[in-house]
Amino acid sequence: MKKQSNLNYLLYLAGGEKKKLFLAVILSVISSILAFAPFLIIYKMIMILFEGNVVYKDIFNLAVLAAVIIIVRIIFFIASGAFSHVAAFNILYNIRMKIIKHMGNLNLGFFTNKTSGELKKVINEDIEKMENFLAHHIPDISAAVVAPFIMFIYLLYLNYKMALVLLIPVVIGGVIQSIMFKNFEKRMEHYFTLLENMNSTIVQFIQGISIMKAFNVSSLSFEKYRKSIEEYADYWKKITETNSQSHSIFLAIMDSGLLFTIPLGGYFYINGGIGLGTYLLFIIISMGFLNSFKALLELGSNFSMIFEGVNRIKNILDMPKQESGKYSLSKSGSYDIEIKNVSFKYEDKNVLNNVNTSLEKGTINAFVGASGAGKTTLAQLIGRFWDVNEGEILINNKNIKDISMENLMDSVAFVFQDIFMLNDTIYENIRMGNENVDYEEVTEAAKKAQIHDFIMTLPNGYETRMGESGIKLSGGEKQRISIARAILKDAPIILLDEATASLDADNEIEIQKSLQKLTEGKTVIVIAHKLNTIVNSDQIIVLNDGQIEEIGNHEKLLKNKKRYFNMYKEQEQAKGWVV
Ligand SMILES: Nc1ncnc2c1ncn2[C@@H]1O[C@H](COP(=O)(O)OP(=O)(O)OP(=O)(O)O)[C@@H](O)[C@H]1O
Repeated sequence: MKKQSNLNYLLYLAGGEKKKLFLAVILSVISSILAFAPFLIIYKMIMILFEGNVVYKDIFNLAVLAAVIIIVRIIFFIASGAFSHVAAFNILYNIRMKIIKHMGNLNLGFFTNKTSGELKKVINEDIEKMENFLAHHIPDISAAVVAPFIMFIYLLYLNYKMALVLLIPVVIGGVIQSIMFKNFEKRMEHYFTLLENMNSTIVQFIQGISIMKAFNVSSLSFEKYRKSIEEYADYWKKITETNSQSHSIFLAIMDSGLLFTIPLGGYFYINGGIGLGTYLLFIIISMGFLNSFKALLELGSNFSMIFEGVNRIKNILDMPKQESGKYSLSKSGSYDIEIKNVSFKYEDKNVLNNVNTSLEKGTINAFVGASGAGKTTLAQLIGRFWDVNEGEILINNKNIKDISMENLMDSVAFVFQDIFMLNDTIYENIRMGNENVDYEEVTEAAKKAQIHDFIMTLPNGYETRMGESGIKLSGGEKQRISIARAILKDAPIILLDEATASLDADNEIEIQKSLQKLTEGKTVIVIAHKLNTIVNSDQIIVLNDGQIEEIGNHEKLLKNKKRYFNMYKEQEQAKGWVV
């Protein structure tokens, strides 16, 4: 049932390329029907020889006919392969494009959840595996089913008893195959989970290797990496061991056609049930008849792997698109934000419960609270990284779900800690693909972000390349580049994740200055970790366990003598520590 629906889904993904696949199937079926023709011609020759009245021209003509059929069969076979390969190539390309396009419409949060190892596996490996299936298996399977079937009908007509004898290995082989592949899908599911786990552990291991070394925990992480590989290898060994014995038995049985046709055919011949010619024909046929069945049943193991991959592709493509509204906020002015009865959970985990607050236009609002209180989540909901489960978020009285995603993204600038840098020049890294800005505007933004002077000290200035092949920047420098990006974007709402890492005093001052420029006149949300940086905020929202516990400015919250007061006191005390 599942296989069937996955196959249908794959054919649905094939779209217009189905026609080429269909043609490939037809050509392949004809080619494999023609494969039986030489056997029938040999039969005919034997019959002529047995009749005793041999006309050599007839034998010669039959030999020529056999040669022509073999050549035609080869041509059909090649043509089938050509069509199926072209179709497979196009289908793979289309599926990759479809996934990438679909990912562009998913919640931004999807990408914070999915590990890059998992995505890489689907886009590269799962889709690649389909190439073999589409280019080879589909034509092969069709040929393996249709050609023997047609041949079998002819053989039934010739002699139904002997035709049924041919089926004995198929029945035995089929039973063995079904025992062998009992629970196979479940086993493959587990196998793929282990493979995924190994992939993401490898990616994590490589990405985090420097940090792990610095903390001297590389052996610990290596242990995790080793364990995931071992688990994968052990399971694969187990699957192979379980299957290999029954697989060998299966192959031996499928090759044992003669074991049944010779004695049973001999018995029928002696008892006058069949002529010598028919007896010999069935002996010849039984040597090749089951080859295609063998291929068909052997393909069973590949099916599960391929359909498992199709299932994962389906899971991604089935993820609901984030519906974009149509409304556009006006470009000018600052925006009010209202968070109304908002509740949110990640799958089963409740993170925010009935949160209510207003962020007035042009004000600085700090979200504070213990780690895990829900500060980042609440800020991300405003940028529609996720959609609220209950309640609504309004910008200038418009539900953000009604605002077009493009307009919303234009209206919000994010300055997060995890700064993504393009493998490109500093200029392009600040401009971030915005064709409407010129060099002057970029330098202006860099000046406001207090990074211009530094850029000018580089040999190629704004044309200096960044990323893997280029210059490496410090954390503070990267942060100022990302602030320059946000300044250039000039969005009326700024979501700012305050740096948790300690910066040196110079960098800290520079960043504070650049932030002042960035936030002037904007509605700002700061996810705050260091309270001394937000004492001047217009509003401080203290979150605890997904709920708002206190709201007010610094002075008011100190007077409250509750959570904020305690947090502040603790941080002030910590400042006095001498390491
Ligand atoms: N993508 C996610 N999927 C599932 N759970 C998540 C996800 N992101 C965060 N959480 C969980 O939601 C809760 C709130 O996380 P959130 O990052 O919003 O807290 P925070 O107050 O910003 O914490 P911190 O100060 O440590 O960044 C945490 O328990 C966290 O484990």
